[in-house]
Amino acid sequence: MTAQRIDGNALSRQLRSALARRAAQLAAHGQQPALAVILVGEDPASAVYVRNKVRACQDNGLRSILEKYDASLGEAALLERIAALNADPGVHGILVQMPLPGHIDPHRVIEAIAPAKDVDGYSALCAGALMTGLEGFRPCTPCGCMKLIESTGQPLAGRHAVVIGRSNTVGKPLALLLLQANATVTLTHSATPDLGHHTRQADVVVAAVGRANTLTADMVKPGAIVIDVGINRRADGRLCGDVDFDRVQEVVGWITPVPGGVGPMTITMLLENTIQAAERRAAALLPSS
Ligand SMILES: Nc1nc2c(c(=O)[nH]1)N[C@@H](CN(C=O)c1ccc(C(=O)N[C@@H](CCC(=O)O)C(=O)O)cc1)CN2
Repeated sequence: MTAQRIDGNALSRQLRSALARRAAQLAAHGQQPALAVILVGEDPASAVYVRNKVRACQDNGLRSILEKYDASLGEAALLERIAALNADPGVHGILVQMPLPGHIDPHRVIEAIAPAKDVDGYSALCAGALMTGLEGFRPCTPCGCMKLIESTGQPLAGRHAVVIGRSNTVGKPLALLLLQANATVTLTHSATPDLGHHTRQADVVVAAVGRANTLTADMVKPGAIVIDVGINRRADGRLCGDVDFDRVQEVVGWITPVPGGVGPMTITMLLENTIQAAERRAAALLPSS
């Protein structure tokens, strides 16, 4: 039997209509949520993602401030711009599109963003908050994956989830979110021998390595949930994920496509975090009774 496709565009539409209502409520009280997006350089994929973020803001009642810089922008100049946006009370969220040109240290840039505005949830403070269960912004792609899994209606508690990839932005935080949902989590990576040994036992597999055909049909359990975070370009220019979609869908129960799966959900979670930042600021501005 063919798997059910988990449609990230449809789920995003549904979630974004609720987010648009929250944004409108804030705007009615003079606190329209505002996201500053900084793009350094000319990476074509980054330009597409940034355009999609700006459009998602416009479509859902958020204000976006787009700052584009040449790849030669120095690190000090970028840190100055972040300091100015940190100090601007009209800006609720700040995002620096990754990857940055090689001469800029991404860690220094991420840590320069004020924690209250770090809507990417990339800072060490957010990572620590996630680890301990404290309040803080959760990274957008892992949160999007969790929403996609939730949308299947399958419980996670007691299930075995295997994450492929240990990046700071996806694999590690996602493993923690799955753990918080009471899944038993295996975090695999490039030095894991016999990956299939792990994935064949999994009720949920999330592939986040950035290499096409990392997960093939012989590596999955019938009925499993498969979430594909990868974005790769085939020789013919078409996008594909890390999963051999056509064959894996014949075995598993649920699967996300690429495009149209995790990508749009990443942007939806960014809107959620930005609105949350604006809501927190509005609450802080309320006169205490
Ligand atoms: N500061 C950040 N940088 C990067 C992040 C991030 O969350 N914050 N994640 C990725 C890229 N990314 C978000 O920026 C992202 C990737 C893909 C999509 C998306 O909607 N993809 C579409 C296809 C788009 C296309 O035609 O290429 C889909 O999958 O349907 C959105 C956001 C790295 N950098």
